[in-house]
Amino acid sequence: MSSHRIAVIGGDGIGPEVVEAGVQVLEALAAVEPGLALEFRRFDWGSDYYRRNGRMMPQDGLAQLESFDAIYFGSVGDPELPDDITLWGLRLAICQRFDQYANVRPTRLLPGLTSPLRPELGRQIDWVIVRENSEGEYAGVGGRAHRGLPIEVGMDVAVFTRTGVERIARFACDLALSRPRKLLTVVTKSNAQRHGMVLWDEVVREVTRDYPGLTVDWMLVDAMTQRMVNKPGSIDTVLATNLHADILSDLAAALGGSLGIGSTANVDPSSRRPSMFEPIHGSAFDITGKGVANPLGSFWTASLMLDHLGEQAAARRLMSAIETVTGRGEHLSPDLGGAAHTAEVTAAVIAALEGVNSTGPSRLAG
Ligand SMILES: NC(=O)c1ccc[n+]([C@@H]2O[C@H](COP(=O)([O-])OP(=O)(O)OC[C@H]3O[C@@H](n4cnc5c(N)ncnc54)[C@H](O)[C@@H]3O)[C@@H](O)[C@H]2O)c1
Ligand SMILES: O=C(O)C[C@@H](O)C(=O)O
Ligand SMILES: [K+]
Ligand SMILES: [Mn+2]
Repeated sequence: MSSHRIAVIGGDGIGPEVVEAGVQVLEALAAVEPGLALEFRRFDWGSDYYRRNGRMMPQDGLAQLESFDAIYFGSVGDPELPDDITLWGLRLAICQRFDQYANVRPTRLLPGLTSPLRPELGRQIDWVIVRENSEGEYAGVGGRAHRGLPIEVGMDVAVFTRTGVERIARFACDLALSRPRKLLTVVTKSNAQRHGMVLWDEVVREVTRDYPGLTVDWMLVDAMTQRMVNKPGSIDTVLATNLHADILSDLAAALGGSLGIGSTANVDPSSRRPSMFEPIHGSAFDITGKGVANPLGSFWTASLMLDHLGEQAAARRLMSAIETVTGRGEHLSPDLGGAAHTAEVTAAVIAALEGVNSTGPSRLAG
């Protein structure tokens, strides 16, 4: 029985709280799921590491991660440090250097949870957002000049390449085709952004021609937000740029009940490098250290990680346990309207895991 080696980076804020909860759940799962073996190695990288060493991770950090089968990540961001330093020093450093160009963010109204939308609309939420994860507004191209002078300038240049757009479009089309509705919504802003976004539209359109079985529609990003709220059932798979999808996916998670349940896979589809799995939320300074962070996003992303590792039965079993707990409604954290602490939600999911087998109907992102 071969063991999957997982690098664990809790990071900052509530990151370590929800990731440690996730490791406990994964260990409990490995104890009951036949054939599942997981090995964890923890890395204490992040803002405290920065305070000690002047960098978010060691110089050879990526080389250390390279041999792992997956990375299980918490969050990055610290109230005392500039967000651009922390984000670029850890999360983006890993995503970009490992070319994890496909960021997959499923949202579905889990049993027992309440959407802020009217019930009949909330029930219709079953989406997966594909976020371009290597370029666009996050290319890191730009600069600052004339600091402190009246003529000071700051620029971030959004970069769209034919290769970058084509590969994420193909990924999104394949994913959309694997889902029952075979429906892809492409998000754009090519009315205002007349170069990169127009290239985005052209290249995505070319790629979709190779997928005659797919229904494709197009939305400007501003109008997409109202469609998510007013007609959630008209959406299935969504393709959007790095920044647009970042924003839409927080909205999606909130419409699904809470930002605390949003999960994400940063995937290198070529599998040359490990992919990275994290809840979509950040460090949540307002609740750090209080023991009330919702760990369900980190559990859901653990399920995405198992699926990626080829452990479909275990992935489904974990998702079923999450749904059992939300369905019962007895152990929900405050963001979901309950009073349960992180540890109680974790214990409830572990108990459900031990009582749930892997034949349930649960789905992950596909
Ligand atoms: N991928 C990442 O690591 C990532 C993602 C987003 C933000 N950040 C960073 O995190 C820091 C804080 O950012 P922010 O406040 O904009 O966003 P955030 O996601 O940290 O928090 C937004 C709100 O959602 C709540 N929330 C988030 N996760 C929750 C959970 N699991 N359970 C219960 N409530 C939860 C928070 O309490 C807060 O009120 C910043 O430094 C930012 O750069 C990092
Ligand atoms: O956009 C980012 O990379 C940071 C964070 O908001 C995220 O969604 O991962
Ligand atoms: K995160
Ligand atoms: Mn985000």
